[in-house]
Amino acid sequence: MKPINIGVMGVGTVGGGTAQVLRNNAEEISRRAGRAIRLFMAANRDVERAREVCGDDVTVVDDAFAIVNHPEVDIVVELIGGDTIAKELVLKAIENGKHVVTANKKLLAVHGNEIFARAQEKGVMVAFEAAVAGGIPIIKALREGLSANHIEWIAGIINGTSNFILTEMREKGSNFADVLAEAQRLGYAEADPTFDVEGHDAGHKLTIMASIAFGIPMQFDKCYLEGISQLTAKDIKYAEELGYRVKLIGLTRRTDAGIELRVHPTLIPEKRLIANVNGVMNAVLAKGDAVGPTLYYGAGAGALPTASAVVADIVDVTRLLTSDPEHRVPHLAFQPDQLKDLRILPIDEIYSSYYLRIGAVDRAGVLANITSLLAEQGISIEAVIQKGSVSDGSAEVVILTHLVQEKAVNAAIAAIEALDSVDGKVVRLRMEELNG
Ligand SMILES: NC(=O)c1ccc[n+]([C@@H]2O[C@H](COP(=O)([O-])OP(=O)(O)OC[C@H]3O[C@@H](n4cnc5c(N)ncnc54)[C@H](O)[C@@H]3O)[C@@H](O)[C@H]2O)c1
Ligand SMILES: N[C@@H](CCO)C(=O)O
Ligand code: NA
Repeated sequence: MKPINIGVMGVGTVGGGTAQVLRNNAEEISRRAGRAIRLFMAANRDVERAREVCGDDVTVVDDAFAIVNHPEVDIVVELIGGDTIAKELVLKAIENGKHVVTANKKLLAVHGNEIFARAQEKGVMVAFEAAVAGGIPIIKALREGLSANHIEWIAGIINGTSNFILTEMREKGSNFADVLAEAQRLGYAEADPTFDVEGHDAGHKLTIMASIAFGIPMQFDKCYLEGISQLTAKDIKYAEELGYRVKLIGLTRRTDAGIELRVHPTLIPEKRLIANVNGVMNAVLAKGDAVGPTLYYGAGAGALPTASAVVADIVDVTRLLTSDPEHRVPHLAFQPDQLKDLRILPIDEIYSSYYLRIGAVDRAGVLANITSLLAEQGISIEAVIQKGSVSDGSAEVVILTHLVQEKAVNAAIAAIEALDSVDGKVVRLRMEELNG
């Protein structure tokens, strides 16, 4: 049987890893796929570099449109990134009737509704396992493994770069900028690493998972994003003293009022498995009504782990090439005409527990004032500790609240900050039990 011809667009970290995995495991891969899969063409800005990586038997070009327009390319693999040229290439490939594999979460979170609609019209597959949680087969798990369930919520550590930074800062006391540079050197970070540290990348991945879990269109523009760049070592330390780890969590949850879709630093009880996921490792907790909580763990970034997911998609697409489009797993798990436009909740409507750190000046009755302002908003307190000493003016009060709506906490914070006896801004971090 004729081999399947792969055209890889973008031979950087993931493209290079993909070439390597296709080459190293060629025999096993074709035994699984039922026919030989070969890297036929590659496009890269740096053609020489791509030639070194791909070998002499691969046609290397600098214009990726040569791949999407090539009659002998069966599967187009988009590993360029971003949503400009990558979008044009993917849409052109679909128009040309080619199947697409991509690792590009931004492209799908922002333009996925359009891309999947076009793919549906053309009867082609767009596979994207590498786009979420790198090498962890989370798309397959959510889309197929949990298809019996009413999925209640998903919470994940889904940005390897941020988790690597938080881990190195915590374990080695390293400096934020140094660890970020190391994550870039290791190929974990996005082309613009603010996407990693400000929560955008996690938001892209969360948007995709929410869509698959709940049968809703992609709505990245409604995802709440807060990254780790403003986190202080002090709050990480205080959280630890209270028995919590701080992680950048992407959380999506069904409620009667709508869908929560939010990314932010989060205090998690240290005894949870997910609180102990460190370095570039990712983990996703998914709670289904029938199965209960399930946990998926593995490398969230890096050349070979991500290539593992890219090549698995290539195998899947190869196996399904001759199947009728209506017999394939729907792109977003639900049949395309069954997606529901459920409301995404604005952040001030979500319910959470909170960690508050308040700088207090040396004055009697400060704590009483603070707790009465919290009580006025109906906020009950789980724990209060005082850090530092009032006499040297460095006192801080750390309060953990019970579950409350975010708008009530914000109102209480505004009132607390207005007190004469309170210094500066109140630090507010969300807390989640994540115990299923
Ligand atoms: N690095 C990871 O660990 C990882 C993990 C999962 C998903 N991803 C995603 O995979 C994609 C690629 O990421 P990466 O880390 O490999 O990026 P990268 O910057 O290492 O590689 C991108 C490659 O594309 C090439 N390129 C750029 N514009 C091009 C064009 N117009 N034509 C041809 N080639 C072009 C660049 O020269 C570069 O070699 C992104 O969407 C990223 O979000 C990356
Ligand atoms: N920059 C991403 C790559 C994997 O999607 C991360 O750090 O998780
Ligand atoms: Na994955």
